[in-house]
Amino acid sequence: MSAAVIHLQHVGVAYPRYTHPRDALLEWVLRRPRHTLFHALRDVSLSLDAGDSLGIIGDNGAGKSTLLKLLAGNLAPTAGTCVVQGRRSALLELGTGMQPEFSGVENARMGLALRGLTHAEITAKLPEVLAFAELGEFAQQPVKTYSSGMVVRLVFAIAAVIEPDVLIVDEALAVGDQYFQKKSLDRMREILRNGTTLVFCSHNLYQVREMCRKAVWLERGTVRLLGDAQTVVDAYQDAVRKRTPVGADLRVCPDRCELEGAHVGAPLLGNVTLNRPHFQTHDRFAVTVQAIRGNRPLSDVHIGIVIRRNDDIQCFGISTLHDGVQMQDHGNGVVSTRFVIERLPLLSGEYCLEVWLIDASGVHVYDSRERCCHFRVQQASQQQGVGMAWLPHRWEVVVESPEVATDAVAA
Ligand SMILES: Nc1ncnc2c1ncn2[C@@H]1O[C@H](COP(=O)(O)OP(=O)(O)OP(=O)(O)O)[C@@H](O)[C@H]1O
Repeated sequence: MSAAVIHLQHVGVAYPRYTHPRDALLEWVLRRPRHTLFHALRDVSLSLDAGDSLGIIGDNGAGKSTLLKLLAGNLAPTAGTCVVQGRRSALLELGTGMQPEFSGVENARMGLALRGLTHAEITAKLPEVLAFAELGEFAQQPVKTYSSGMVVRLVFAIAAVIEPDVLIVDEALAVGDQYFQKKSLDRMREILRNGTTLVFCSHNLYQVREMCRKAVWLERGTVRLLGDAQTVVDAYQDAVRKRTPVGADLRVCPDRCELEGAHVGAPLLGNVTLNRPHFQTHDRFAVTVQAIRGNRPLSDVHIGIVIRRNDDIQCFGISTLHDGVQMQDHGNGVVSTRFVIERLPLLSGEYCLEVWLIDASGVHVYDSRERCCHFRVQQASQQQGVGMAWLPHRWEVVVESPEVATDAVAA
């Protein structure tokens, strides 16, 4: 037997597919096959040790949920072997296994029992589950009255509070609000540190990269790439970008209006252009923004730019107003400005821009363009660190004794 906590060898899962629903019944009555086999997973091999974390990524229909169900023990392989050792706890499709008529407390008891806890363990763990889920008085209400966010709180609390040997988490977390998502991710990190093995599936590639050491990219049921999370996520993003039609490259955001001759009326944004579609960390980054000043004086036309990561995190926002920059008119009512970052500090990821045309008070918005100029940043290597941005830093060798250092901080 392998020492790995999870060990899959040449695993395959094939689902029977019927042309017509009645074929399943006919097959059973006539005892003659009336289905074809659809291979949702083929020849999947991987091993995870205690404390390992694996992200599963891939397109819709790639086989991610099938792999999770297999690991959770909800599905048996039709080929190969799948060994998962220790107590596993899975957070799969939202609300699976919940009894809608039962209260949150009753469902929590049931969920803990189904995960193999004894009566005494359930009694000990129940307050922790309820505290984590933060359902308040709703804990006593039937689950059918819960919002989807409340269901995911309860399901995650049950799955995570018991510190299983293997925790399997599907996309379901995305249903929770930002506060609970952060709390859940923090909890996942905590139990990872305590030696739990995590399998995490998400379309949010940042979460996969942040949470997982390894990742597997599934493509039409087979392993396209298995390796460290950063490499696999980068390769997947590369492939997605390559098959994006050229017309969908939004490096240049098109005009919404004819610039020439548009001298009257409210100011409007024109072209917004990036100097390149892909960047490496520390490349020169430049965005040129055109606008029509319309009937406004130059002093009352300002450009604001926000760089946003594709999980909606705002990385940086600034405006000509903040920086005290005065726009220049080309003489035809068109103004343009270039926003330049000489050494782009962003780390690997997909980003886009928001561009705002604002007045001198910064309150009135003449025009805006959201989610435009999509671009990608790739860092040269993992040595550049993880996260969103490369921050200037240095390491200093500390020669004082710890007491001296503590005193210095206290002082
Ligand atoms: N019970 C089933 N019977 C027949 N085919 C199935 C069954 N369940 C899944 N499939 C098929 O297996 C393939 C893989 O499905 P799966 O749900 O694992 O994909 P996924 O990667 O999780 O997709 P998504 O990102 O859309 O959730 C799909 O083509 C799906 O149609």
